[in-house]
Amino acid sequence: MKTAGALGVYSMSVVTALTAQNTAGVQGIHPVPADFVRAQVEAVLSDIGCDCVKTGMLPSADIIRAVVECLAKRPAVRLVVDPVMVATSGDVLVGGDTLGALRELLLPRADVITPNLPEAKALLGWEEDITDLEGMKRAATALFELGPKAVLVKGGHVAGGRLAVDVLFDGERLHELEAGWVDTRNTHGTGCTLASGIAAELAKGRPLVAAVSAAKGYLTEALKSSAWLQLGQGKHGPLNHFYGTTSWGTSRESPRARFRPSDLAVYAVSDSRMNARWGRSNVEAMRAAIEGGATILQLREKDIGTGDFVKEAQEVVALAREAGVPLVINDRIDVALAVGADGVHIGQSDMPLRLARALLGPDRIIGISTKTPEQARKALEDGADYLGSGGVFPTNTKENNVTIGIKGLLEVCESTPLPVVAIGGIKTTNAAEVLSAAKANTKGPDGVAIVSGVFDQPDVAKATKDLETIVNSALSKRQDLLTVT
Ligand SMILES: Cc1ncc(COP(=O)(O)OP(=O)(O)O)c(N)n1
Ligand SMILES: Cc1ncsc1CCOP(=O)(O)O
Ligand SMILES: [Mg+2]
Repeated sequence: MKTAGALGVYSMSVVTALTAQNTAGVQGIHPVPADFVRAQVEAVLSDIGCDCVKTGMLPSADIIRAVVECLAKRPAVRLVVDPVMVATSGDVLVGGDTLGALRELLLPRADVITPNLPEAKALLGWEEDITDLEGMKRAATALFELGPKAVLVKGGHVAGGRLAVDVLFDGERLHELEAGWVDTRNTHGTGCTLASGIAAELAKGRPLVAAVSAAKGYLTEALKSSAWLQLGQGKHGPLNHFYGTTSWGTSRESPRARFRPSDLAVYAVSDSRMNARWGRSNVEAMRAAIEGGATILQLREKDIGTGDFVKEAQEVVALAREAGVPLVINDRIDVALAVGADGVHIGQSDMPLRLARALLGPDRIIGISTKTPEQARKALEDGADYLGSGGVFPTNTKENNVTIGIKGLLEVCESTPLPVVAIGGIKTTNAAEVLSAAKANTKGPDGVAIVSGVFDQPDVAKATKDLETIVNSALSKRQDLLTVT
């Protein structure tokens, strides 16, 4: 029902069994009497009616017969059968007569069935496991002979590598439906979610192949958005079905929900050595950067004790809150948590993003340094909110930093839907060049992150203001270009 709701479809339920279950497994199943299943089906179909039915666990032959009888009177109602009968452990959950009723009565009525590999094997009565794509194709065509209009064999990791492949046979063609593999422990309910997504899309009138493809796309995004969830003691946690409506499971007023690409326009990254050279504290310098129009701040401290870092960060958080400017902490998740900063910026060799997300939860902003499209792809998969890409030009501020140039920056921008901020050697003299380098109608950086151009200056507020003027002019010109073009 969550899936249908997330896909904009009204749904009703018929309970076929009460289960005691959690992320650790199924502790008990209490089947509902078949006559009561029939009564529930008639209650909803005779009143509101429906465009498509999706069946999940049908624990007895009598219940299967009841469902089939009710649907026999409604030939126009589409039917998706998710033959839930094999536990994650591989144990077949249903007895022989139920399997027989499923095979002989329900499958021939189905528009599409969606077995996973163990379920396909059990329905076919095969001895051998299905372990590869060829096996999946054979199973799909063999299951088609049992009467469904189409068969989707869900392959999971069978293709290995970075792909999750399912095989759909529609009676004429074998379709291989691929999606990027999502590394996550939170896979509880993926089968039911996919089948429900197909039913919702069929109910909306989509043709079968498009419905399956759309449902698969929805499931992949739900898996991605749930990857950081740490819910339950079991091996597999739940999905976040409503990722598209509550900005990835974040609370609406959270820093992450508020975060916009435009926040990256004038990104001031502090440096206490530079500020010390000019006789000012980081706190004073950050206050001046805010006054000069910085749209986001980063407190970047490399040579400081944790206690002093926390104290300084507490003062800067207070300033940033008052000004309504997001503040992220460089590298240190612990400090960000300790002071309630809006998020962190991490590099490729800092705390892995997934762990940072698990520690920070869904409401904080996480930016990550990226030099290549591959790093950008991984960042998206791991739940980053923005990318810091560079060094665009050579810089003395970060030792041994590899310069990627404007070309490298644009390759990263083009490779990702995430907002990108350019960093490295950026000054008032070249900021406009960086922001207007992207060709018309292609994705360029959303802003510039600057250290020495702001903080190794006699007047931080003026330096920031000068930058802000240049950045706003460059970004507005690009906006015009996009609009006109
Ligand atoms: C906005 C932004 N982009 C990149 C960096 C570099 O971060 P990182 O790779 O972690 O290197 P250090 O800053 O830790 O030296 C950044 N800090 N901010
Ligand atoms: C932190 C960081 N990451 C890539 S370059 C850089 C330093 C940028 O400093 P500056 O703006 O002074 O060149
Ligand atoms: Mg770092």
